[in-house]
Amino acid sequence: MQTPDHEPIPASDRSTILERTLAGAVQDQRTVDAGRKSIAPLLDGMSFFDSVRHDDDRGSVTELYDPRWPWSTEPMVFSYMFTIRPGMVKGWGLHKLHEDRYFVISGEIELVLYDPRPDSSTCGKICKVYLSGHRPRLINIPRNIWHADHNIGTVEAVVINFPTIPYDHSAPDKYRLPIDTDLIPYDFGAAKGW
Ligand SMILES: Cc1cn([C@H]2C[C@H](O)[C@@H](COP(=O)(O)OP(=O)(O)O[C@H]3O[C@H](C)C(=O)[C@H](O)[C@H]3O)O2)c(=O)[nH]c1=O
Repeated sequence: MQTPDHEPIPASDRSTILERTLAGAVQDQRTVDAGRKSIAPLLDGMSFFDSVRHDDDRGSVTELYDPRWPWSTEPMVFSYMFTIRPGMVKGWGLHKLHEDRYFVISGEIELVLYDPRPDSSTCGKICKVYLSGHRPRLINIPRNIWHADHNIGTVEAVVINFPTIPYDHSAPDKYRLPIDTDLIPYDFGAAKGW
């Protein structure tokens, strides 16, 4: 019951407020390691590679991809840019033959992934990662992973992709499901896309 400000709280209640409120509370679990890096699990075969943005009084420089980086073992053979309008979802999509390797240039994306690979330790799991132009880094999306990119920001998101094979215009390596499919346990709510 609410006690009006001017009424003193009885001593018997005062002694138990902390205990009673904490009894209904949930303690945060660990989310970062000793180096302050997120420990949220990715799907089998996924990893990030951080780049560095160099700022000066004229602007900035950020390297996007260097095959010498100790990251992807597959060659850099093709690159293109795609954008996503605010609120829109691009997905669900899956590639059988190639990996995607994204670098978000600007905007904010919630990348949702679903692992249907029978031999994967993360089979059946959903994974979400947040990518933005504020944190320059690469992320790969392994073959046979359903993925959908949701622009959760207020401006058009710009992404550079470095897929592991060039685009085949006659037979695209792309398989699609609608974003509201019952086959993937994830709900984009009112967001629209395909
Ligand atoms: C990828 C590509 C596409 N196209 C043509 C084919 C279509 O007429 C048009 C749109 O292609 P698509 O519908 O495949 O694009 P998105 O659905 O935006 O897919 C992109 O965004 C999602 C989130 C991804 O994960 C894909 O890897 C990425 O390609 O561009 C080309 O001509 N060259 C290309 O390299």
